[in-house]
Amino acid sequence: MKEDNVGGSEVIVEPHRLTTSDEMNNGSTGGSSSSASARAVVVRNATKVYGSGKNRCAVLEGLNMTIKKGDIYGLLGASGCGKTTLLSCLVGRRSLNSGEILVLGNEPGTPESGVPGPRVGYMPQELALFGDFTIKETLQYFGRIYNLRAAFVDSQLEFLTKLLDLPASDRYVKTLSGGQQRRVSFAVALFHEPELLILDEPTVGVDPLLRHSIWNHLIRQSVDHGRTVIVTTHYIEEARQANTIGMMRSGRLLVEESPENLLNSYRLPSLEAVFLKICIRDGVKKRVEQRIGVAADTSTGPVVTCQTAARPQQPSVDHVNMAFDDSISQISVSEVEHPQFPATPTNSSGEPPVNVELISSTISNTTHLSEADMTRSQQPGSVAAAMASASGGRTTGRKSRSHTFRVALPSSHRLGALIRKNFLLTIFVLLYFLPAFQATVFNVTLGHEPTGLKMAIVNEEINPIQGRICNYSTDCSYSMLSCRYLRYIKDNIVQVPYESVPDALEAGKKGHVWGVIHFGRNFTEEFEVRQTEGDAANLENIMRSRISINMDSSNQQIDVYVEKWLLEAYGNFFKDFMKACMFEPEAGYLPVVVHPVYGQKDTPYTEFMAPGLIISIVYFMAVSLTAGVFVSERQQGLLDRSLVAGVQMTEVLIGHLVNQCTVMMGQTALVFMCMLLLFNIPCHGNLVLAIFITLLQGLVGMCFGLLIATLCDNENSALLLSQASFLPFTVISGVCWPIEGMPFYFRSIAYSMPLTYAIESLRSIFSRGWGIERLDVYAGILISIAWIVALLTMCLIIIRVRKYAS
Ligand SMILES: Nc1ncnc2c1ncn2[C@@H]1O[C@H](COP(=O)(O)OP(=O)(O)OP(=O)(O)O)[C@@H](O)[C@H]1O
Repeated sequence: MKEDNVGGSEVIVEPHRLTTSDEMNNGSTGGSSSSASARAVVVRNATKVYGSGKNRCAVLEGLNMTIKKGDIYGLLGASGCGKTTLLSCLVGRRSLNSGEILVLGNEPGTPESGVPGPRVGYMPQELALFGDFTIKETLQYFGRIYNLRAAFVDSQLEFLTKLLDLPASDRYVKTLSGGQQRRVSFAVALFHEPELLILDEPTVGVDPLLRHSIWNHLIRQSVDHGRTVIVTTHYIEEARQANTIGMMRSGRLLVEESPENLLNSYRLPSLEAVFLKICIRDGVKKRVEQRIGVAADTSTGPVVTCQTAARPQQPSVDHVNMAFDDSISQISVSEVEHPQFPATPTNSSGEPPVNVELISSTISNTTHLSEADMTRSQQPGSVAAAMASASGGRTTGRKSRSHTFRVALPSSHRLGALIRKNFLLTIFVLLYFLPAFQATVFNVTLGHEPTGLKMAIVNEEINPIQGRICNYSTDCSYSMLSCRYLRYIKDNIVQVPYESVPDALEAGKKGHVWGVIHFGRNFTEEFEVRQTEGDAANLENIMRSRISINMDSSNQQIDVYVEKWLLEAYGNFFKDFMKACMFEPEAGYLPVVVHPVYGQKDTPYTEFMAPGLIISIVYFMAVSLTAGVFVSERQQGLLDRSLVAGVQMTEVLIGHLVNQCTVMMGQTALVFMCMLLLFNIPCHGNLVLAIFITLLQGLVGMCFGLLIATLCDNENSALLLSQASFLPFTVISGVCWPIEGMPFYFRSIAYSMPLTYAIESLRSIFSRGWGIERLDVYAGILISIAWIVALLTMCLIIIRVRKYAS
C-alpha cells in the first residue's frame, strides 16, 4: 500500500482493489485531515442515550478517547458498560446525542470519511454472517462489496484459512461450530486489510493457541503495516499485548494508558488488580459526588445510566467484573492492595473514608482526559482543533442527523454483490413454482360443482307390488311423470329410493342424504288436471301436483346447487313433455329471460375468483419474501455488517428490488400460464395490461413486506404480521365474495385495501375485455402506484425514527 497526497488530503491506493470513479469522487479511499493524521480515532464528550421517556438511559456519558494510528488499543470494561455502543458509533452505525467523533480524520458516516466503508474492518460481537453461505461465498460477497480482485480474495482466503485454522472453504457457515463461525467472522473483518480494525471480543470461544496466533497477527498488522486495531476483550490479561488500554466504566473512560505504565504506576502485578483498584476508586468517587450533590447534570431531565437501569441487582461473574460493577463499588480497596502500595484506610463501618480532594486528585492523575487536558486540547494544533477543522468548524452539540440514507449514487460493484447474494438465497426453483402451485391447488379444489350428492327419493306413484321399477314413456301421455322428471336430474345427484317420507327425513337428519324429493300417490293425475284446467285449477289440485323437496340447508353452496339443478330438471322435463305433445317447448319456461352482456350464462365461480387469486398470490408471496429476507438479513446481522462495509441503504433496497422483481416476474409468468393454459381461464382483454397490473401489485406487496421488516425485529413477528394480514386482506378485497355483498359502511374499508382496485381492474380486463381507457382499469394502476409511494414513505420514516431511537 502506498500513500499519495492529492490536494492536501491523503489518498490511499490499495493495489488489490479495483478503485472506481465514484469512490475517488467520494474520497472514500482516503481523505483525512492532516492535523489529526497521527490519530486514528478521537472521541470528545461523547454522549449516547437510548430510549425515551421513562426508559431513557445514558450509555455513554461525556466519554473521551484518543487512539494513535498504528496502535493496538484494548478497550476493557464490564458487560453493559457501553463498549459495543461506542464501537458502533465509531463505525458510523449509530449517532451520538452529543459530542464529536473523528475516525481516520473524518466524521464517520460522512461521504468523505470512507467509514463506513473499506477503510474499516469490523467484527461485531454477534456472528453477523449468512448461515446459507459457504466460507468462500462469504469472503467473495465482501470481496465484491469492497471491489477486490478475485485473485486477492482467493489468496487471502488461503492465508486466513491457515492463520485462523478455518475449516474447508466450501463448508456452510451454519454447519460450523460456534468458535469456527467466530473465526470466519474475524476473517471477514481482516481479509481486505483495512486501515482500522475494530474487533468486538474477537477471542471469545477461541482456544489459547489460536488466541495467541490471532494476537500475533494483530501485532504484525500494527507493527509491519501501521494498521490501527481497536479490540474489546473480557480476557484482561491478553490486553497486555496492546499498546494502549482504555478502561470503560458506566459510559466513561476511566483510564487510557499503556499496560506497562499502568502496572508500574500502580505497582500491581496484574492488569486485573489495576482495573479493580481503578474501578473501586471510581465507585468511591461517585458515591462522594452523590453525597455532596455534584453528581448529575439534570438539565436535560433525569437520565439514568443504562447499566443501572438495566440490571440493578445483577450478580457479578468474576473478580474483575465485580470491580467494574457500580452496585458493588463499596468493596474495600484494601482487598486488592499490593503490599508495596499503601492501603487506603477504611472507617469503622468498613467503608473507605470520604475525602473528596484525595479521590479527585487520584482520579485526575489516573485519568488522562482530565478537564485540564480538555482545555489544553482547545489550543491551536490540538486534537480538538483538528476536530473542529475536520467538522467544518462546528461546535460540539446535539446531533440528530442520520447517515442511514446517504446521498450518493449507488455503486455498481456493491449493487452487483448484493444482487448476487440475493439470488444465491432465492435460487430455489420452488420459490418460482410456489405461486403456480397455489393457483393449481385453487383451480383443482375451488369453484367446481359438487358431485355424489345423495338425495332420498320417495315416489308414492310406484306400485310396490310391481317392484320398485320406475318406468316412464317419452310420448305425450300422462303416465308416471314423476319417473320422467327424475330422468332429467343431473348425475351430480345420486338418487336413493326410500319407502316412506319419515324414513327419508330420518336419513336426512342423520346426514345420510342431503334432502328428500317426494312425489304424492296421484302426482301424474293431479299434474294432468292442473295442465288441463290451467288458471281454473284449484289450490288443492295445485298443492298435490307439486314436487315436495326437503333440504339439509346447512351447506349453502350445496343447497344452492341442488335447488338450481332440480329447477333446471323441471324446466327440461316440461320442455320435453311439451315437445312430445306438439306444443311450443319454450312455453314451459318462466317468462323471464336473462342474456349475458359480458361473460357467459353460469360463469364458473373459478372465473370470478381467478383475477383476485392471481393478484393475492403474487402480492402475498412478495410480502412474505421481502419481509422474511429483510428481517432475517437484519437479525443475522449481515445487513449491519454490510452497511459497515460501506453498503448504502439505497443499494440494499435496489438490490432487493432487482432480485424480488425477477422472482416476481417468474412467478407471475408461471401463474398466468397455469391459469390460462392449464385451467383455461379466459382473458378477454389485453394480457400485457393484466400482467402489468399484477406486477404492480407485486411491488405493492414488496413495499408492504418492507414495512413489516422495518417494524419487526425478528422473523417470528414478521411472519405473524404477514400471515395475520393475509386473511383480512383477501376477504375484504373482494377476492372470494363481491364487495357489493358487504354492508355499506364496510365498503369504504374494502376500497381502502391495497388489493381491491387492482382486483377490480384485473377482473374487468379478464371478463369484460376492458382496456386502460376505462376508469375501472386505470384506477387499479393509479391506486397501486399511490400505495407503493405511501408504503415506501412510511418505511423511510420508520427507518429514520427507529435509527434515531436506537
Ligand atoms: N438499542 C438499545 N436500546 C436500549 N438500550 C440498549 C440498546 N443497545 C444497548 N443498550 C443498553 O446499553 C448498555 C450498553 O450496551 P453495550 O452493548 O454497548 O454494552 P457492552 O459494554 O458492549 O457490553 P458487553 O460487553 O456485554 O457486550 C446496556 O445496558 C444495554 O442494555
